[in-house]
Amino acid sequence: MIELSPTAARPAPSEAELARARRDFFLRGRPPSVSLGRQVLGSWTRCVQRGLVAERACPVEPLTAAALTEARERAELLRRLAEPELEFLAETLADTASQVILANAYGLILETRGDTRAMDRATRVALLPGVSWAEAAMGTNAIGTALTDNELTEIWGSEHFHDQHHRLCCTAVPILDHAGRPVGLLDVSGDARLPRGYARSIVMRAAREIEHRWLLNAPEQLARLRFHPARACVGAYQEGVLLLDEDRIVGANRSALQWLDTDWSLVGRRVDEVFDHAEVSAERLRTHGGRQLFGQLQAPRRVQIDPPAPAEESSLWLGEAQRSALARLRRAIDAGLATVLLGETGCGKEALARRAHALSARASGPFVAINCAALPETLIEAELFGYVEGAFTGARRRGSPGRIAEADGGILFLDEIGDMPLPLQSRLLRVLQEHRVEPLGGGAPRTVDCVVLCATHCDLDAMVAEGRFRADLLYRLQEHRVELPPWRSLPEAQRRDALALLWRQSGGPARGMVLSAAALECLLAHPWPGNFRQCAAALRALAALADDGAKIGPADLPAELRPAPAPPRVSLDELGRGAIVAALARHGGKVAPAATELGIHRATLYRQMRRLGIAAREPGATAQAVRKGNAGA
Ligand SMILES: Nc1ncnc2c1ncn2[C@@H]1O[C@H](COP(=O)(O)OP(=O)(O)OP(=O)(O)O)[C@@H](O)[C@H]1O
Repeated sequence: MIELSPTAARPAPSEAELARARRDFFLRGRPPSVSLGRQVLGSWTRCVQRGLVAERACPVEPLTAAALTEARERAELLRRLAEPELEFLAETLADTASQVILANAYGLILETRGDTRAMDRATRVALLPGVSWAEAAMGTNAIGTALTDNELTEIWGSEHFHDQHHRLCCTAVPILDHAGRPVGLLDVSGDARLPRGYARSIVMRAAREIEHRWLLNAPEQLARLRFHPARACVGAYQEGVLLLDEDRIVGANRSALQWLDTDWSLVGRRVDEVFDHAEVSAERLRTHGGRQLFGQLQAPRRVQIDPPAPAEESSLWLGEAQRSALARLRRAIDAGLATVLLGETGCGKEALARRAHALSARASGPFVAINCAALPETLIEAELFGYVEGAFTGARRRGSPGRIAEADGGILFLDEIGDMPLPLQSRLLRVLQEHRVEPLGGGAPRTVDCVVLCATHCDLDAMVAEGRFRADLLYRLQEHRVELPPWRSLPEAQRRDALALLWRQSGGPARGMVLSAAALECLLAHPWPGNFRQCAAALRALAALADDGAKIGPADLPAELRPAPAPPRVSLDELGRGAIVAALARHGGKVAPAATELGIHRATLYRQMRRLGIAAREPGATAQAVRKGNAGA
């Protein structure tokens, strides 16, 4: 059963008791002798297990403006539905100098309202939009802990895990969707001297209002059963609401769980498992437990609503080179020019070709991609040119038109064209010249209108010179040529920008993860021979393996991305000794020419030799010095 009404404030431990509890737990490593809230102790334990250290400051690393905009766009519905509550809470709590916060389901602050002038600067900065308060990063705090426990959470003063948050008090309530999953969170944060529980009921009520709107915003194809023990409350925010798909409950709000005395397992059950079926009417309901409720059944609208297109960030990062390649490629497609795309593996040849196709006049036509390296030589011919029934053993009944014919009206993308066997190159050339394909086994030729794009990382000119690629085919395929730069050749600012996009696409930031500056530097320093593909895959793996809200440092990166250990330290004296001894050795122990070579005055060299204990003219001593010098260097 879900607790809706604010629970009575638990007896608050005094500051002295909390200090004792912290000493027990953090210093002595034993359960506190003072009674703490269940959530506080649970969260402290999790934080310690994660390796967080209470006295160590956790740096505040807000998202970049672009990443914050993206996170806000993703939470557009939540922000819209929560707006009135944010304003209401800020106004109601104005006297308490509290900050009202809307966070996403990963603890990332999206919106704030209220006057924070009374707070110290560090706290003000930490409570700004773009900062993640996920428990894994910030330790015990109401936002992160409420999302972990999925319940109302109050964290006061030194109940916070990190010392730096001890001036704060926070009250947070997750905002739940129709199936009980958090879609966001409402929080009120203020000075720890405020009385415990001051914001509890008002925040809880605001969260319920938002959830109520969220539920009523559900697709209109679903029926809504709204009910309450008091007739006057049907339609008000306290009402229970069930979303029904035929006779199945597909959603509920917390009030529904309260009035039906159940939990989220309700979602998925049939209506007659909950109500006496005969009694289900628009007006009156009776639960199997005998509870009488007033109800209102809102029939579904039988209209087909197209789901809104998901707000998807452009998946391609376009630097100057990519942008210009894209523009040229699109024009080439529109002009019907066969184009070769050159570039290392993973630098985006196919991705760019697909984007250019989507922007071209052929966008409504197909984009048929064939990887010439992936097809066995025996199959490539049939795959490309098609075949008639019975053309060869294993041929499909009714034959196949072939991939070239499938590209009619669109684009034929031949990846790894350098791997196309010579005999097939001749056939391909004929198709390109005649715009016709003849299926294997002697079927009727078919006219095909497609633009051919090829991609390769091979040097096709060299292959032609070596006789491995037909020159006439290359001329036909390479009416135009577009080259994409490897990742490592991009200017640092562009690599930084591209990394930021790939990191967002990995899903990490949306789950509240933050890349530390040091980790970012490691990623930037890596040459990524597999280019975008390799970098994107590494970031996806990083995000998949990290906890929500984690702060990712260099130690969390795979070994090959971590900075190499520093070379052993060599003192300046050792370096100097090595250089002097070597110069003396080269000049048979003569100081004057050695000083000239070293670019210092003879007197300076004598002084340094005395200081470093180097003898010059005695041959034995010089040889010894040479050995010593080399060992030192
Ligand atoms: N500019 C880019 N921005 C974001 N992601 C990119 C970019 N370029 C490539 N990628 C991603 O990298 C991966 C590899 O890209 P793509 O297949 O286009 O590379 P390729 O050059 O054709 O590689 P190969 O020669 O190995 O076939 C894809 O997942 C693609 O989405």
